[in-house]
Amino acid sequence: MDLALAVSFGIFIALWGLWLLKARSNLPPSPWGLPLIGHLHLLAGMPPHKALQRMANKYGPIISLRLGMIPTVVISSPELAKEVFTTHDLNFASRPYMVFGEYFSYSSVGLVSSPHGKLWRNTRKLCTTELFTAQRIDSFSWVRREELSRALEGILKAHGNDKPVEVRKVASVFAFNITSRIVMSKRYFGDENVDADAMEFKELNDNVLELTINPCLSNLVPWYLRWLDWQIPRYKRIHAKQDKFLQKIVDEHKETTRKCKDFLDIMLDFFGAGTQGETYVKANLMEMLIGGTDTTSTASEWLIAVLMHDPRVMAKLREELDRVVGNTRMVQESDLPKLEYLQLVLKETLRRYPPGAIIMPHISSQASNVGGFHVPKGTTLLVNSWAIGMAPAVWENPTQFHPERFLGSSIDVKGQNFELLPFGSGRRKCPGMAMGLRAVELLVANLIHGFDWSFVPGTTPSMEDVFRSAIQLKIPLQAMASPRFPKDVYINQTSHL
Ligand code: HEM
Repeated sequence: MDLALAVSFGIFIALWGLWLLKARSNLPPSPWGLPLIGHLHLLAGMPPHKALQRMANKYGPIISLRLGMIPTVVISSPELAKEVFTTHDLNFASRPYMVFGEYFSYSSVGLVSSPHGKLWRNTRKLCTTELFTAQRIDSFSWVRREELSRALEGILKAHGNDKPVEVRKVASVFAFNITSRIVMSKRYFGDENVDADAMEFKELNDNVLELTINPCLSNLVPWYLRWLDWQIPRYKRIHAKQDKFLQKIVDEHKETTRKCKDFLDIMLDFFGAGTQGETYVKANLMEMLIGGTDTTSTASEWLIAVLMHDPRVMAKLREELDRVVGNTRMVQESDLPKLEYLQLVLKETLRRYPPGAIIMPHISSQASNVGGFHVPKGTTLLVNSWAIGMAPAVWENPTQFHPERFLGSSIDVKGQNFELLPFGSGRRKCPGMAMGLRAVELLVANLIHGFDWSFVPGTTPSMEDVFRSAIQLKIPLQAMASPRFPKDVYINQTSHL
């Protein structure tokens, strides 16, 4: 009897071993890797979204890589993106370890970095019901209007001084101030009035982004080797400064009461004052400021750049603006839904230059079968949304900038059409999409309506991109802007909005 049991057990173990071996051997195709660094060398020398596209062209739309010691799967087709963001969405709803989360987001307790679980669910619910509703977004139109006024003033001033406009800077100040005013009722940047603390905080955030982008050891090794990361003292130094800034904001908030609660008040009520609650609040503040600024300003800069490089599209958009808005006022938020061509140009820009070219990493909580391949538990998932937007199998002449391709098409950017995923899809898709789009559309529509744009004499800036926190123009766009209307049209724009 004992023998029969032992034999059965042996057979069971053997079958299980065979099954495991088969599952393992059914991993997605993979290039040859090297010991320790895995496939990292294949990402050297070109931006990662392009290197991964090249691998996808050779090995297929699902590939298996080892980034350092971290098992990773990369998806580069709409079909497989649909599979991971629908059938397997729950399984991939968590985030892998990221230095960004550990050191700058208070051990990954903010909405962006937190693993899937109760804290993430509660924070996401709080954000979607209290910050990102259509009503809330509309209620802040006066903030966008004021920031737009300031941006226009700055551009007029640059014109008066015969100076070029630094488009990214204009868009970045606009986006940062909008986010900080909406989230915590505080404006930090202006033309003359630059808050020294805020400037330092912005620099710290830039440092954080730089650390996040550059491959750092901690992101590439399992937990037991992270202590080897020689940059840890630097992360800690930057975080200490960042924490001082964020704590000051929280303390100021606790000391003052507002007639109408802002999102920071709402978060303090929800998470509770005290060390733990305030830690959650600071993590979310930091993530909103970083998440809401760079993406929005990058998308705006790309739009202005593509329009300047494409006079046909620029003229068509200008014609629409003149027809819908006229030439006695600036563009109002209520005009935006009527600007159909602007919507096409926006979609085409987000297809061609999605700020989050590779969607923020997800991780599998269980083993699963994706596209017929075995994806083990604990695998990092990267979806190359840039490569999907550039796939000839999906888009006709994908390198061509052609907004009309969206005419009569129902494809939009909301995450249901997997050929166009600038905001991701599924549970972790961007909750700030509507807010970000409103800001981008308002800014770009007004810059194009209000000014004639030309390159700085003697220069034709390239459209080469670089992979930073977002894919950005390698050389920030500087351009000359001349007003199309008399000055009072710009000055009075607030009274029309
Ligand atoms: C054009 C502007 C924007 C673009 C292109 C963009 C893009 C993205 C992308 C690709 C993701 C990752 C989705 C995923 O992991 O599957 C994301 C996540 C996120 N975005 Fe945005 N975003 C923009 C604006 C904003 C704004 C204005 C805010 C807030 C003020 C914001 C807040 C967030 C947050 C909190 C997450 C994390 C959601 C989660 O993990 O549950 N984003 N965004």
